[in-house]
Amino acid sequence: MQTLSKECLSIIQQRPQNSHKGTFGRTVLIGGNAQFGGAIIMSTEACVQAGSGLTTVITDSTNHPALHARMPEAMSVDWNDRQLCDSVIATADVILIGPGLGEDKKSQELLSYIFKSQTKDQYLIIDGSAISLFAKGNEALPYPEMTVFTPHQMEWQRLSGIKIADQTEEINQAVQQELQATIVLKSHQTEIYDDRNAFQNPLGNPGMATGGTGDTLAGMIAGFLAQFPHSVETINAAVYLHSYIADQLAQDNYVVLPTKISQALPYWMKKFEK
Ligand SMILES: NC(=O)C1=CN([C@@H]2O[C@H](COP(=O)(O)OP(=O)(O)OC[C@H]3O[C@@H](n4cnc5c(N)ncnc54)[C@H](O)[C@@H]3O)[C@@H](O)[C@H]2O)[C@@H](O)CC1
Ligand SMILES: Nc1ncnc2c1ncn2[C@@H]1O[C@H](COP(=O)(O)OP(=O)(O)O)[C@@H](O)[C@H]1O
Ligand SMILES: [Mg+2]
Repeated sequence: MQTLSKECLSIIQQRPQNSHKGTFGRTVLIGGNAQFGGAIIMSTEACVQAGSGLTTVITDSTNHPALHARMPEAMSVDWNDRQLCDSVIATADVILIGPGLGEDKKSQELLSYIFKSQTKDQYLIIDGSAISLFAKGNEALPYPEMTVFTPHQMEWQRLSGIKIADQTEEINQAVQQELQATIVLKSHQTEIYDDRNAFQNPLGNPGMATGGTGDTLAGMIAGFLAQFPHSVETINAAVYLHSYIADQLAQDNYVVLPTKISQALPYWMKKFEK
């Protein structure tokens, strides 16, 4: 297992002068039912602040006013408007599904719809409710090598069948080999598994144990993959920076609000740019 260090942030490059919003990727986020609207709003905030060029959110229409008020940079689509969903998804570079999605019939239909829509060049990040739904169903991933799962230990137990107490590197890696997707296994020391390597994040703190911290990480990973190389190094950088910023905030905050991590992203990305 390799321990991540600050060097992993070297993927954050100075932006070219002749760039425009199209240069930094189109990201589509899907989630947020009537109960969990906050989750997709937090993912959106992270994604936009992480630098995704264009961000569109497919969510329950009850969330639209709050989303617009909080993040006018993001566009929103009613998840019942299939025609508009089709056109938005067709142009996406990165798709994130799951934060606050819920696990009812509608949520399951949306996950199946995304599996049918994904093309070979689109990265798909599967988080939160979408992991639990995938674990319950029997659908195959369309493009495993272009898929990232971001489970916490309980979601990983559901997905892999490995009890939390038995989630060792060797056993986790064996399940990764079966799934073929990249796994971001979140805990107080998050681990990342791809088909060749395992990495451990040494940063993070208990102030992060607040609902929404994982929704924020998922949005950051999406925003990073939208603009930086499609590689595990980009995912590592998002995981490391998320905890790095949280550790900065924890120096004088007992609780680290997820939205504060997002708000600090542009500042720290500027500090670390190469
Ligand atoms: N403001 C919001 O709208 C929020 C919505 N959320 C959404 O709620 C849905 C359900 O997700 P939850 O994760 O709450 O529910 P889950 O039922 O999937 O898992 C939560 C439980 O797992 C257990 N657990 C064991 N190890 C853990 C670990 N390392 N990290 C976290 N939990 C661990 C904990 O006891 C915890 O109560 C997701 O779609 C999620 O995105 C949550 O993110 C909370 C905030
Ligand atoms: N004690 C802790 N130390 C370090 N990181 C933590 C701690 N508790 C939670 N985290 C981090 O917070 C995030 C929680 O993710 P998750 O459980 O999916 O939250 P949510 O779904 O509520 O947004 C993960 O990135 C995890 O690594
Ligand atoms: Mg979560």
